[in-house]
Amino acid sequence: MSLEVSHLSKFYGNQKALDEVSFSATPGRILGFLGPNGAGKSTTMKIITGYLSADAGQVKILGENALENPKFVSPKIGYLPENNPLYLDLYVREFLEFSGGLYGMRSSHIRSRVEELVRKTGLSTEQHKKIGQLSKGYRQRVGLARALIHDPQVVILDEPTTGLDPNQLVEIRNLICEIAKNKTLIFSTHIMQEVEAICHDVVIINKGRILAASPLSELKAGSGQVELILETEEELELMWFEKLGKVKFGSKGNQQLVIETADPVETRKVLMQLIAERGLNLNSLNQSKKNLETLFREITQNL
Ligand SMILES: Nc1ncnc2c1ncn2[C@@H]1O[C@H](COP(=O)(O)OP(=O)(O)OP(=O)(O)O)[C@@H](O)[C@H]1O
Repeated sequence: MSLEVSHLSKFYGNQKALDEVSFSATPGRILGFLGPNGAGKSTTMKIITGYLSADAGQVKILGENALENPKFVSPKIGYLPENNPLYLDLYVREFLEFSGGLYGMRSSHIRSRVEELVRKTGLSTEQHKKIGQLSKGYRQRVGLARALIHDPQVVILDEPTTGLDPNQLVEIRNLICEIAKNKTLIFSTHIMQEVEAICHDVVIINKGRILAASPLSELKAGSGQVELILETEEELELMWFEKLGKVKFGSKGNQQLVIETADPVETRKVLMQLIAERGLNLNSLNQSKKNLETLFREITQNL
């Protein structure tokens, strides 16, 4: 483990923002840190990166106690905060060179690293502009390049893809995958498809408590539920399907019904009988594992 968070607690006044938060992250595996607004994601990330103190608990980075030894740990961490603070009056390259200087890197090393990151983060066309002249997506890339300038082993990105257009989203996701090949990478996001697309591990936090921490595949398999998605020519009524017994109805459109079941074979059989009895015209009946979005809602809303 290159990052271990144990029993972290944090109060803001009387409010307990983090309550015994524990999880760990491994090099080469991307960890998606998920939670509704106000769940405690940024607070956790700020404590890991040393921007905020904890009231209790421990953070170990590369085996070192991060909360007690910030000088050892800070060069090992790259952090993109949620609001991506940048110096708008500086030119892109100037800012990145300045950031490298803060880590005590040699000038020749800084120059080659800036060159490499400008290319990797897709900043080539914008590199001679002032940061204040850049669009949000390009500012986000500058923030990412800044977080990576000193080649840290642990990378913490707080909502790195917020506000990006669909093309930029794909590029930044690809970049995250590339960075993570030989680093420990955690990022927070509200986009579930993003997590399904690129994460190996998932941590779900709500109201300051960890509700799930596991490989994504285990989380999805562990629910034991599958969805049957029924589509017909006719408008559907829920009461027609009462005979299905122990199932849960998910979303319902006019001609579509999502049925959650632990026994898809039996449910499918009864469903086909009901369709035949009613003389409904079946457009499709598909089966899928529950997606992360459904699981996330269930876990965080305690459904
Ligand atoms: N500086 C602060 N002072 C007081 N309360 C704070 C402060 N920062 C955060 N909080 C509170 O702590 C809780 C957790 O906030 P945090 O920013 O960590 O959540 P988050 O999961 O990052 O949310 P979001 O997804 O909306 O960014 C919230 O209730 C928030 O209002």
